[in-house]
Amino acid sequence: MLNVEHIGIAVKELEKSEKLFSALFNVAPYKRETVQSEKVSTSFFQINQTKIELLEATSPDSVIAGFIEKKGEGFHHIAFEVEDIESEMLRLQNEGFTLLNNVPKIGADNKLVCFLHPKSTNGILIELCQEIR
Ligand SMILES: CC[C@@H](C(=O)O)C(=O)SCCNC(=O)CCNC(=O)[C@H](O)C(C)(C)COP(=O)(O)OP(=O)(O)OC[C@H]1O[C@@H](n2cnc3c(N)ncnc32)[C@H](O)[C@@H]1OP(=O)(O)O
Ligand SMILES: [Co+2]
Repeated sequence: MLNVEHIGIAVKELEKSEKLFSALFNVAPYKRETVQSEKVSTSFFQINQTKIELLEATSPDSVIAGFIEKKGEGFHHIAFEVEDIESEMLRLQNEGFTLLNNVPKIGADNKLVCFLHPKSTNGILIELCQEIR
């Protein structure tokens, strides 16, 4: 695994939270993207080396809607950059971690992604990301 690629934050209203985080970071979001397969709309901030992904549900059956209903808005996942997602998925599976998808999915910001179940990672939802080259 390489660097932290982004930190995901679940929000109820993207526009409202964009304003809040713009004021907090003193920088505007650089990108908005909807990922239909994940039923989310995202907004990205770059603060020096740190990338923050805000996630709003686009449907009541989105995992983000379920998460907010149970836990409220806030920290949702941490994403790590990997060089080769398929070999990293295989390595982590062999280490006993539970993958939530067996083949890489298309994520936001030009990435292939895979999630690890939080029950296998001390309660933290982990995302692996590989840049699509
Ligand atoms: C925009 C694309 C992409 C990117 O490019 O960056 C994204 O980031 S998409 C982000 C949204 N998509 C995902 O999160 C996909 C992976 N997640 C899942 O598949 C599900 O969220 C889940 C982790 C399998 C949980 O779903 P489900 O089992 O249906 O929900 P439950 O509420 O029943 O949860 C079971 C269990 O897990 C705990 N949980 C759920 N979410 C999280 C979380 N984010 N962090 C930590 N723990 C989480 C939940 O509390 C339950 O625990 P117990 O109550 O103890 O059973
Ligand atoms: Co993410």
